[in-house]
Amino acid sequence: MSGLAGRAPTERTGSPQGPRLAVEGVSMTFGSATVLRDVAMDVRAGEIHALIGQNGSGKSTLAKILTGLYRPDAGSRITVDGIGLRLPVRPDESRAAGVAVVHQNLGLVPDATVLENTRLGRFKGSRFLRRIDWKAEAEATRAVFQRLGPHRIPLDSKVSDLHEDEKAVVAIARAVQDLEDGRGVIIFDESTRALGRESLERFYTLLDRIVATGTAALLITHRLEEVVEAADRVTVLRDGEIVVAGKDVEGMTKSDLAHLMLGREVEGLEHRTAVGAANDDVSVVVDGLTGPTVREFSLRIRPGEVVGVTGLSGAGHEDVPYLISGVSEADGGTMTLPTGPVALKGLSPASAIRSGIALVPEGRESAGLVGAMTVTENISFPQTCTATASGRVRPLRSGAEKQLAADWIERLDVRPPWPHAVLDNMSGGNQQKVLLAKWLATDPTLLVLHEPTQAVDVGARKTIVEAVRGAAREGRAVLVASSDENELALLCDRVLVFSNGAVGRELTGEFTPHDIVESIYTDSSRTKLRERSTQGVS
Ligand SMILES: Nc1ncnc2c1ncn2[C@@H]1O[C@H](COP(=O)(O)OP(=O)(O)OP(=O)(O)O)[C@@H](O)[C@H]1O
Repeated sequence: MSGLAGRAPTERTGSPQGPRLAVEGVSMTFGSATVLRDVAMDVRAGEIHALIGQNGSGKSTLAKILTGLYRPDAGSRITVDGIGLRLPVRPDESRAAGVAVVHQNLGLVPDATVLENTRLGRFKGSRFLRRIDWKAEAEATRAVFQRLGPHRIPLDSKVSDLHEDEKAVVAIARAVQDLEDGRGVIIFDESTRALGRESLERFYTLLDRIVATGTAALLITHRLEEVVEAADRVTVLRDGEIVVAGKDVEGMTKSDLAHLMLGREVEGLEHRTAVGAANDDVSVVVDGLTGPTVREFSLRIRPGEVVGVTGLSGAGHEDVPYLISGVSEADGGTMTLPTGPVALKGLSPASAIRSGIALVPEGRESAGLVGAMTVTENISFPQTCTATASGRVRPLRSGAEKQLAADWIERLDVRPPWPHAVLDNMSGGNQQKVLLAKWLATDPTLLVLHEPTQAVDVGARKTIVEAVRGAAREGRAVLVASSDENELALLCDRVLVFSNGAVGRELTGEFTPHDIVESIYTDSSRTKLRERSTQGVS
């Protein structure tokens, strides 16, 4: 399959009345903290407009105001296709006006089916019996999925059984179904973060199709390469204020964008120094790991070594973290740690933790953290629940808990640095630091991470990469499953590339992100996800 062609020059439907979305004088105050100050921006007909900013700069807050989750301060104004919305935004009114949103955590109901999730809130009763007409609902759902291009997601699958990228497709389908071609704006609040490479290609194709009709897209993202490749204009938020509004992306580089976001140069991360070949110690041995998508996977990790696993989505690498930490059931295989051998079939998460394995999973909102608990409670959670050999629960003393949280807040530069801050009220990047702190604090022998820098800004990414490297320098074995070639190149001493459930290639020594992508695709022509459109915005 060849790479995506650039967006074909399309006739953009002009908007004689002005922008699709205009935001003016929007401010938002929580208690005494003003997190958005006098924000003004516009999104034009037929453009892909990127909104970027550091973690905590206020991007999600703006998205939540646009969908009515938050009430902005008095004086704020929002118009869609020239029509002012009443504030706070009523979700049904904003939907009717043409605002569609795909939220960061996708907002799906895990136990409901794909069809139920897509049609939620839109079910229609049959004319006579007033019962849901499932046949009509299925037809409506199939029609939406067809608009998104070829997908093989069964409508009766439970969402919890889907891969992360399939979940994203369901959330996008749910949002776009009400969008009339050539009207309104679709807002993607970090919704591409869980998409694998092929899904990203489909996503960009879909986006091109949507904006070609004249509908606008607002892409809230941390992926600066996505801005360079996909966006027409960019708006930058810093500490709740707009520092750049609607600048043309043409000719800009990732480092130009990073500079605008942070207001300073980002210090480059130093290159990793591969663990010396003379070091023959082995910390972790995995033998013959087999699971639903993984075949006879064997691996040796030396103390201090960071090994990456990657591949196309569905290749098996993304299941390895869960199979070796007892979260998913393995069909067979053993793992040998300094404490002794562990059978992987039947391994429970609790015994994996006791054996010194810590898993930092993907999807922090649903899998790794408790949003209603504080930073301290989240960090100390695995330790407050430890049981002694005799089965007695040993509570962590409150002084020790406070100290533990204070240490990790400082080490990982968690902002705001408040032990009692509730996780749900923190930005995504800082939640990710808390998730990493929670598992590093267990002092693991083997640290396993899945997409550890997903949806975090360049500054937080640096902190996280340094913390993981620091963990390796302390002698831990580290395994990283990732679809982000930049992250893998920064973190790993070697990278194993999966194909059809087994390792097809191994990269060692010096390698670049380009080498990783090339190995995944074999075909070197597909290294760029999407050529940026050269078409200006009318
Ligand atoms: N309900 C709330 N109560 C108090 N503070 C909040 C609440 N929601 C957000 N904040 C604060 O508002 C600021 C902006 O957060 P927001 O989530 O909008 O940032 P963001 O730019 O989307 O970050 P990220 O990229 O990490 O998701 C943060 O300091 C956050 O702690």
